[in-house]
Amino acid sequence: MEGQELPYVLVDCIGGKHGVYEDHVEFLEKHFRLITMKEYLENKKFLSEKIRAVYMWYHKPVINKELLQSLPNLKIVASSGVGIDHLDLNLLSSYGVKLSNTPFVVSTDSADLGVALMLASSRRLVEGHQMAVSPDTEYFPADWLGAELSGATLGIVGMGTIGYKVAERAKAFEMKILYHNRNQRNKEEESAVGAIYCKKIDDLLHQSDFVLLSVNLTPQTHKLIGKRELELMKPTATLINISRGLVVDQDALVEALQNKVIKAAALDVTYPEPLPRDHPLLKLKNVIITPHIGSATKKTRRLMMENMVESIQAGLTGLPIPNEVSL
Ligand SMILES: O=C(O)C(=O)CO
Repeated sequence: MEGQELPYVLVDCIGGKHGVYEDHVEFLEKHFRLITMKEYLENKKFLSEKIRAVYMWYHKPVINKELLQSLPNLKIVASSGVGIDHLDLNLLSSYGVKLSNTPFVVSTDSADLGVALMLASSRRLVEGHQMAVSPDTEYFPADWLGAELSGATLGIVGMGTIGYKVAERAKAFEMKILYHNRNQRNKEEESAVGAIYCKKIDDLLHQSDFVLLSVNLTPQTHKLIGKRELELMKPTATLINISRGLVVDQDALVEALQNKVIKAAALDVTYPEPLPRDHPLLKLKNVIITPHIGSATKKTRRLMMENMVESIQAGLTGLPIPNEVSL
């Protein structure tokens, strides 16, 4: 590559709360000439012809018609993570732009987080911590009881790569596992983890002590869990969401939690993110919220970055794109 100009790749920004990690930059700059959004806007005339890829780190920069129109030589958008609900696939396809994501490298960590939320909620870890560090509460009252995972029923809604890894972990916890997929029953995976397929989501909701959501957000899964579905759940059940906030009707969830229609919720995702500080979900004791950290480990974020580099390189040289999303 010596002597050759590196491909120009647009990133939103480097560093800060939402930017490309600073410790990824050295690697990225070996392969690309990174152009931040600020640089692009300051020198649009020259750069718009040059930029051939967008490195979309956690949904930034926003890809809209205006941006696509202004980048005539754009070949590929590499989006971090598995979810692609922040992108308009028809729009990308209408500009002949390819898309990739990083589905496989995020699955282990996301599954770990699902199980962490299930344990934290069932054993009341957050409440327990607050009590243990508080100077003025009575320590370990007699009624401090949680619920055990062993022997409990876990219902996984969406047994894709992440859901399957949750099932593998749940098996080690000696849970009974049910799952529901909208489109596809996978008999091989099902028998590997001893999971029982529920053709109807209602059956799963009805029987589960823990309902874990690991579906993609699509028009079909938008508010998949609403008032009716929450009412089908056991009053002792916990809802765990590691997919997208909008898979759940959040107002219905607040009501269900306030009225003890279900016991608890543990959510890595909400809408919006973060929730406004006065949101009722933040006031409920039977709720645990984490700030969308499914893939947030150092190793996985590094692998995501490396996956994205490979996809951009393939997209720019006409090779098959690893993790290409069909548009
Ligand atoms: O990969 C994704 O889309 C995630 O949201 C991980 O938490």
